[in-house]
Amino acid sequence: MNLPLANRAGLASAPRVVVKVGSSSLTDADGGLDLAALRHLVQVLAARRARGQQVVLVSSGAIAAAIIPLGLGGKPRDLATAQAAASVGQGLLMARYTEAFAGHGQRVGQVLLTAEDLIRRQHHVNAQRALERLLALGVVPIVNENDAVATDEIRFGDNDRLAALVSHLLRADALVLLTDVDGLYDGPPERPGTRRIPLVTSPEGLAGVEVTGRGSAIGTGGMVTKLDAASIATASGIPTILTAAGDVAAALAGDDVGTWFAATGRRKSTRRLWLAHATRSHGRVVLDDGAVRAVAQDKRSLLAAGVADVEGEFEAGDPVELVGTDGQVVARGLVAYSSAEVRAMKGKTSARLRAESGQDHPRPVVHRDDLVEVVGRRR
Ligand SMILES: Nc1ncnc2c1ncn2[C@@H]1O[C@H](COP(=O)(O)OP(=O)(O)O)[C@@H](O)[C@H]1O
Ligand SMILES: N[C@@H](CCC(=O)OP(=O)(O)O)C(=O)O
Repeated sequence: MNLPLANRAGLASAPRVVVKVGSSSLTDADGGLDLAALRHLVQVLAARRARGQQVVLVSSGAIAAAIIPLGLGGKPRDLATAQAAASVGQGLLMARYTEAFAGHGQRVGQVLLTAEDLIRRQHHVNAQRALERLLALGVVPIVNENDAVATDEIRFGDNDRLAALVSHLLRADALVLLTDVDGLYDGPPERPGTRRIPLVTSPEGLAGVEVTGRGSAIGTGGMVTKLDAASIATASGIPTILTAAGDVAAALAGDDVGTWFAATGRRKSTRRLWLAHATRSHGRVVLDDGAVRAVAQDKRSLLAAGVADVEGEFEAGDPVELVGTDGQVVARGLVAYSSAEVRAMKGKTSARLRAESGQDHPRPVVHRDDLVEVVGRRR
């Protein structure tokens, strides 16, 4: 595998980049689609594509695109209206992209993903295959969350983390996050005296930086989800640049715009990265102190004997949080049993479970291979 790009200069010739554009960069003052902004972005990406470099576009804006056509008067607050708006707006958005890329002789392909598609192994292999084939065919894949079917429990809601996971899935050389501010500032950018941070080389570099989760009127997640995305990507070896959509050409040319987040870690297994970041958990399994040590320090599987309590309802295979009796999250894992089964098993030794179930080797509640430490989550 190629080494991560050492600095921005490498961006100009990077073979594969994932570019994410936020709703705030695609809407005008009236809340409608800003066609000039969309066409400018397409022109820059199409030129890159024409030079033989691969581009995956993760575009928000489906919900925003439907606000005026559906007479909604603003961003919908309830899930059902957001789903309906996304359904209408996604078609409108894709029509604009198809038209704009066609003006440069290029084709696009729509890929709608749910968090579920990225956490289940079979699904993410499918997504990866489809995206790779689109790229091999010279198509520009345009990715969005499948908002029309995503539920509140299992959805990203913002496209920043989705883009980070897609860049990992495709082993991109860089992730480019385009928004309505020209970089990360050391405080809310509207506050006088705050300054752009051009370079972040480690998570410690963010100490003292004040970010809010409040986005623009139309965006979701604000700077918090962008920093989450940068931390997911950089921790798995993918440098990230955060800049204004209007500066996309300069950013892709490697100029000193925006904030460059250097790669900090090495590539992780896709499945474990998904597990740590792809979705919210369906419930919690409370561990006694011995089980916390076994899981966190000794890196062992979680056995029923160490389960003190079960919170929420889940099915076998769902992602759950493993917490200590103090409520601290220890790890996240895919649970092998339903919540009802874990309740029935809790506190029982393996010998007792063997006797009760008649099985020689009852499965652990969460197998070691299905466990990850939770890092970099702010919410
Ligand atoms: N420290 C910070 N540096 C830069 N922007 C910040 C910071 N804290 C909060 N923000 C806000 O984050 C917003 C971008 O988030 P959002 O509206 O969700 O964008 P998008 O639609 O592109 O995803 C900016 O408009 C800015 O006001
Ligand atoms: N998937 C949603 C995007 C949600 C959203 O607003 O994201 P973002 O603007 O990137 O913070 C849409 O297309 O409307």
